[in-house]
Amino acid sequence: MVSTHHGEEELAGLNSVWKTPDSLQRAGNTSRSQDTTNPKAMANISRKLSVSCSRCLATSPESGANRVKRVSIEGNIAVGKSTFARLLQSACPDWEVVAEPVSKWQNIESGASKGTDASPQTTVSNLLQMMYQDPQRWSYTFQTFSCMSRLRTQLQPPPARLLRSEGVPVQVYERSVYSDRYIFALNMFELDCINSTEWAVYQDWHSLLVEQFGHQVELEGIIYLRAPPTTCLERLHRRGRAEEKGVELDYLEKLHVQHERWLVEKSTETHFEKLKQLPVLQLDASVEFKSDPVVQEEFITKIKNFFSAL
Ligand SMILES: Nc1ncnc2c1ncn2[C@@H]1O[C@H](COP(=O)(O)OP(=O)(O)OP(=O)(O)O)[C@@H](O)[C@H]1O
Ligand SMILES: Nc1nc(=O)c2ncn([C@H]3C[C@H](O)[C@@H](CO)O3)c2[nH]1
Repeated sequence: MVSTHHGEEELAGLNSVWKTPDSLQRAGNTSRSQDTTNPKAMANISRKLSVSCSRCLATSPESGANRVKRVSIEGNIAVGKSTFARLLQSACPDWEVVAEPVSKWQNIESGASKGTDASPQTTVSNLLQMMYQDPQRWSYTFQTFSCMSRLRTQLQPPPARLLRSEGVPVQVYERSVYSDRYIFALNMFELDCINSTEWAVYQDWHSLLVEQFGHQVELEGIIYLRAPPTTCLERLHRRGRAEEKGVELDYLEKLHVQHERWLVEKSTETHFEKLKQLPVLQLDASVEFKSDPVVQEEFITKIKNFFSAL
């Protein structure tokens, strides 16, 4: 019998929070395309910021992939990370901005035949949907896959154009192997959706992988997009990603607390020396920057100053 640290009432509450009708399964792969940021405003920003972003940074004596500065954008669900990432890519075309691999989680292909002669049929599962529908059953599997896919992304060598750029090459990731553990997996453990054995196993292989790949996944800084959970919920509804239909305020509040503990209060127990020292740039993402070029410019200036100081 697995020991738990929350009552049944809370578990029942969590299940109802995430209850999503079966009919919605696999219907949610188009949400990102709805988020196109105002192209005029983007072009405007790009023009104004005519000095290339990389050139703003002091050149480091190191060469090749080692001199790349890596930063992650962290923040609650639907706070606006992808939107902000697109703004950044548009304003700093010589940086590499790497999106969270959500579509991989929504489309896992598997050969379905088990020990028969029949030719294998490909089945596609939506692990994101499965995790939201039945978090106790699927959270550990989800965290395994999400972390692996993040690691794979972070291990990709930088594109040649980045290494050819004049200044220090910059890679910006949407979330990281660290938020996988210290925000989501930890939260799932605290909600009893990951049991203590699964949590021990997760932490064991997470530490091994991060230690093993060491400097290849190390970040130089974190950009924390911060907004009240109510704002995130409102944006989540506006975006309308089908898998997230059952997400309620309570869940976003819990994730908000995890972000605050990790990135503001620094009270989350982390296990990697360098992570503890990482500079964090907080940006007020409650501002409706999507259609406001002035705010966009302010954000970009803050980011460039932050990078220059890293
Ligand atoms: N600053 C903003 N002001 C107003 N609306 C915004 C802002 N940022 C994002 N949005 C809108 O909020 C919704 C969610 O944004 P987005 O998809 O960028 O969030 P996200 O943080 O990347 O989400 P996820 O956590 O799921 O990866 C989108 O509909 C987007 O257009
Ligand atoms: N459980 C869980 N663990 C993660 O590491 C994780 N990373 C992202 N997400 C959810 C949030 C959005 O719905 C959607 C896109 O960000 O995926 C996660 N959920």
